Amino acid sequence: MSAIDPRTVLLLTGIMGGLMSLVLYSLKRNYPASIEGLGDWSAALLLLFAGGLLVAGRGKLPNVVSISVSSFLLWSGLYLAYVGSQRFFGVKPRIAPWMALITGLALVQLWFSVVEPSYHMRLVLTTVATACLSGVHAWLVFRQGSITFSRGLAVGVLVFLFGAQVMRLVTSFSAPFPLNAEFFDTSTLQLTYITSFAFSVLLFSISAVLMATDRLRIELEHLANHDSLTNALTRRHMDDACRSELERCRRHGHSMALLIMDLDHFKEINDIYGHQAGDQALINFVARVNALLRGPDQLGRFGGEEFVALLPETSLDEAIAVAERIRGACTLAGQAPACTVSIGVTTNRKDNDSVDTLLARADAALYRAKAAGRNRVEVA
Ligand SMILES: Nc1nc2c(ncn2[C@@H]2O[C@H](COP(=O)(O)OP(=O)(O)OP(=O)(O)O)[C@@H](O)[C@H]2O)c(=O)[nH]1
Repeated sequence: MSAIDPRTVLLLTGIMGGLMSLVLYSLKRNYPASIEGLGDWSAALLLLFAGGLLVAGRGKLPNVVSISVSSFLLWSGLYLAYVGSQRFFGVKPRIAPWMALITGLALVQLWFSVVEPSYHMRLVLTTVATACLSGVHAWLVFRQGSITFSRGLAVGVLVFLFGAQVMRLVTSFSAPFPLNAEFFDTSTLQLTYITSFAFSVLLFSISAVLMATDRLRIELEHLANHDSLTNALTRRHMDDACRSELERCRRHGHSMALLIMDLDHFKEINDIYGHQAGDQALINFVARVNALLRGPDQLGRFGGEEFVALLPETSLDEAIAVAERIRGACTLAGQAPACTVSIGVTTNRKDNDSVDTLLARADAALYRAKAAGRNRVEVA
């Protein structure tokens, strides 16, 4: 006998799940539409809450409602939580076959509660369905790249739920039920089973909120660090990157290079082809340069048609070669409007070189390239 009433556990965790559903719904309303799945997660918790309430009404409600309808709601809730994760991770859900399967299982459940009552068969169905739904869900979240705390929590909770169902299934065969066994049998095993389900749902909803918050942070960081037109890095990000790279190079006695690049006669491109074509030329330029840079190099947009490339661990000769490659790629570019580029190159030389000194030197070299007729690389 246990002092804890399983109905109380279901009711309390259900109420908390309902509140978490409200939290997820408010996130859906306030977060950017690019963060998908929040509405499904919120609705899933409501279904699970409703299903839990019907289960708690076992004995007081007709069996069809407290057993079959409740199972349908609980499985649909678990499935909708999976759909939420699919949408969140950009996977297209296939709702029709899954809902057909869940409806079929609920009908079999109905058979074993009304036509041929068998608590054991119903338990087998419930544990198998819940284990499958939590298993595929855990696998989906697990295979989305490197594990963060929020995703780790989601995977952990889903694997735990899967394990609890398998354990319950196995123990249901190894320790046969007395004929009059019922769901709210207050054995420790049954209480553990109900509690593990209820708390898994609650913890999953917390992990969903954390995953959405993580995603929002990543999107905001991306917005703060990337130029919205060209997707090059922003000046703010480049300033920080140059400063920390210079510091690192100074400590290790390495060389780093800065390239300042400015598209030639860009005003004419706008005037002749229009502003949209000018925008496209900027986008093409960034794509072309990024394709020529190495992994650790960074490209930022400093102003209208002025860009800076930071090349760590790069000597002056190597930097000139990179700059020439960029200039050559722009000159040869097939897409209209054609547009050449002038580039100023510099590297850190003295210990007291600051980022501002390097930028000023590269800018002076760029000025010389412009003055010497453009479509040139100059060094300072
Ligand atoms: N389409 C487009 N044009 C931009 C953008 N930002 C700046 N510009 C234009 O870029 C042009 C820069 O002109 P200038 O500074 O005179 O330089 P330039 O015509 O490239 O001449 P040089 O640099 O001396 O070769 C201006 O006409 C700006 O309006 C942008 O985001 N999109």
